[in-house]
Amino acid sequence: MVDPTETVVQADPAVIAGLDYWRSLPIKQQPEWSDPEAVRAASAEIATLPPLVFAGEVDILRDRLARAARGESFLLQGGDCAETFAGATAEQIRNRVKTLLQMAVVLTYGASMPIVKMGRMAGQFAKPRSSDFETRGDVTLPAYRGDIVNGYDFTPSSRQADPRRLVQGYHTAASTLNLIRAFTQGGFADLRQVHSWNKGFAANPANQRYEGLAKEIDRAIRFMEAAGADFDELKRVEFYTSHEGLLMDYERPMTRIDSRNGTPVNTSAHFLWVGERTRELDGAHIDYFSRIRNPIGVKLGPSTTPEVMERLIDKLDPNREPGRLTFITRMGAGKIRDALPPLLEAIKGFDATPLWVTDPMHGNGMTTATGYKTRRFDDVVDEVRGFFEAHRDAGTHPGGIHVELTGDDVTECLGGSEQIDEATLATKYESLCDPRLNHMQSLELAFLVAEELAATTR
Ligand SMILES: O=C[C@H](O)[C@H](O)COP(=O)(O)O
Ligand SMILES: C=C(OP(=O)(O)O)C(=O)O
Ligand SMILES: [Mn+2]
Repeated sequence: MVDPTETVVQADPAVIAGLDYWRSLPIKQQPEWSDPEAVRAASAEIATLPPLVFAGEVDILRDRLARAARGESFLLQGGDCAETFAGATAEQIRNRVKTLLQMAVVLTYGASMPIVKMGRMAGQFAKPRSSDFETRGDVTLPAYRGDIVNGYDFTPSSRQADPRRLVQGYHTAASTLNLIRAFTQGGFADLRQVHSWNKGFAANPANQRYEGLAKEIDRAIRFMEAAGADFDELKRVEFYTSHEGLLMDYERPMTRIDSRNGTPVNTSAHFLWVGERTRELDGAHIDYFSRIRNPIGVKLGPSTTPEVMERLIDKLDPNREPGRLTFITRMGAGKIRDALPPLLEAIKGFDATPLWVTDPMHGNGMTTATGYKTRRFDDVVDEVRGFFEAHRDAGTHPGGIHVELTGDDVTECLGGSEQIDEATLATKYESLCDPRLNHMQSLELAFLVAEELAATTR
């Protein structure tokens, strides 16, 4: 029997039909499935499975991001370039959450503002690639497109796109999210504990430069204690999930109608973004993103013109709704000081207030002579500095950072206080796609960004 006290709002049939309009548009970066019937069956199965997030959480996040866009809080978004199914272990999930929580405490202090915590986690399984194929020696096979599509092993059977991975992706996201919720609600996020981990970081002689800030935070926490702050209240944190909304055979069946108001919400994550390679104005992804209610992001590379930016705003945020749209700029350290200012100037005339976030990773890639994809820590820091400078000059808000990181002790990015060099990369290079900051480099970045934030908000 229908509960008469519960209102279930049905979606307008035109809204439902619109959710499939992308199928008639040009689309990029989708796998070549060899068995379309099996793909339809997998998508149909996913459509029957419970949502991973609740639309009400998505609404709260939109409010949180609106505050960040107004300069009243700051977004920290981070995680693997490509999550793997095998990597969805308690230890690796814990290390990533721990790293993000540690970074957030440092940033909270530096900014004197709330930090919105968001993982590139619980669904970051699909990758766009520069090339559809990979060649090793005289063998050419389809490129690895993420665990939700195919396997990384360089064999024909592993590289074949396998629709069963779509369903496995859902279940892996579900168990990852479950553990994230347990950690962030069950006591693991206790402020004093997180701070004690940070003290350990600053006590390392290599990180002496950050000791002063760590001590200041220590004093602030002792002051809170003395003043009677309720630390039990500070054991739980809001933590949101996000991934690139790329693989439409997964994203479409995860799109559900919010029974409270009849609007479509992608329930695979709280926040999704469109990548630099799939954000054509008249393409499938932008059309689909224009129809979901989630707060969404768009990556903007160095060739983005003000005209393209304006058309993206008109399509994705026609009502100029606070918190709806985030621009994640990924310009490159050498380009950000030229490429970002014209966009920040232009935005002033567009009657729009997107949240501006810097991704200092994707414009700074390089490949070593030995074949490792890597990034220099110094370039990452330099792009972040360029981001703050550009916003300071334009009078706009630098609203967040988006980083590829892991909580593990890997050797994928060059530099940092451990001074990882090219020869060291081989010792623990684990990423299946782009190089991530390791635990130490991530904390170091947080301390450096905290200094920038302190200068901005002072
Ligand atoms: O994560 C981003 C992209 O998928 C990645 O940078 C593409 O890498 P590729 O140039 O090795 O395909
Ligand atoms: C693919 C990615 O980035 P971009 O779209 O900016 O290249 C990514 O974030 O992993
Ligand atoms: Mn990446």
